[in-house]
Amino acid sequence: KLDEDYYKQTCPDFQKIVRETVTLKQAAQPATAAGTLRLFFHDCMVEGCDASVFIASNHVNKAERDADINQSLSGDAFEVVVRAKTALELTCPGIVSCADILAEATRDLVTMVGGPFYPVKLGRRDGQVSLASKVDANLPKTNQTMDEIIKLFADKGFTIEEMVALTGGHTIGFSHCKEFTDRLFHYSPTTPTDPVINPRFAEGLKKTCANYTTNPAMSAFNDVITPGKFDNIYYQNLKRGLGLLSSDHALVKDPRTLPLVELYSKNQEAFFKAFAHAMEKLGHHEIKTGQQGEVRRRCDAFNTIQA
Ligand code: HEM
Ligand SMILES: [Ca+2]
Ligand SMILES: [Ca+2]
Repeated sequence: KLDEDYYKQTCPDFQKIVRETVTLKQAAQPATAAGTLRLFFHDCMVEGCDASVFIASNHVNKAERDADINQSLSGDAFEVVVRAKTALELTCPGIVSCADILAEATRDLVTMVGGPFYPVKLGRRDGQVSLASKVDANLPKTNQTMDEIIKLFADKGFTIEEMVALTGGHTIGFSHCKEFTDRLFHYSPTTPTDPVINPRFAEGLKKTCANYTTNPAMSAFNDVITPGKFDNIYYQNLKRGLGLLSSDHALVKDPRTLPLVELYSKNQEAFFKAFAHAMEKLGHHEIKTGQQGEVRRRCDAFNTIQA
């Protein structure tokens, strides 16, 4: 039901306005690309790609944004979408959904930092439900087993191959220390540091995170070698003990995912192809079209106040 030319008549400058907005933002704030990719993932996994993650909480509704796991979503990512929405409301008011803006902006940003281009079809409608209580069960966590992670994705129709390719999103961006300090300081009673972590990498991370309880903003790059570039180095790192999160390293421990890590680490083209395909699929996950949902006037609020 989606169509690349969905706004051709009603908002012909849609693609241009989004591209200009994200180009300016990414130049000023290079963390925007990674933040936006994660924001898109967190939106699509909960109620589908419907901008439910943008809704602000109010006295009657604790919205997705305020779920624990979403506290670390990037302010720059929310901002770039809101900026594009503001520009679009001036040019073609009431036409373009926040869900479409996020999908288009994510693709543009991924491409801008070196990742593959893939078509983004349009016509998503914005959702009318956003509940913090729905978030946790729908997103993977670093301490989950590979069985649990595979099941979470499988329940949404994603194969192991697609899961491994999508997680290649960790080729850019960063994680806060609290997401991986168990591996550094509390691995087991006798062995404080996970022995699979490259020792020099572990030492560096321990220094970075030495004061993480007093300074919770401390963080490390997900891909220590090329943190700002979308490439296949993430998979090469995993094989050398340079995976940051326990869930990253788990991809080389499991016989179901290891062959894919091997493939993507050797063949960037294979990774890009798989990632592009999986991102298109993620972007179509449980979307609302036609008369479903609405086109929000502003991304952080439903058009009518919910009782
Ligand atoms: C396999 C399961 C996954 C787990 C357990 C996981 C977990 C995490 C965690 C804990 C962080 C750090 C958040 C922070 O401290 O600020 C993170 C960051 C990130 N994740 Fe994932 N993630 C997974 C899959 C994905 C997928 C499928 C994508 C995209 C398609 C993705 C994209 C990102 C990006 C881009 C960042 C960096 C965000 C930034 O720099 O602002 N992740 N992830
Ligand atoms: Ca959503
Ligand atoms: Ca990289």
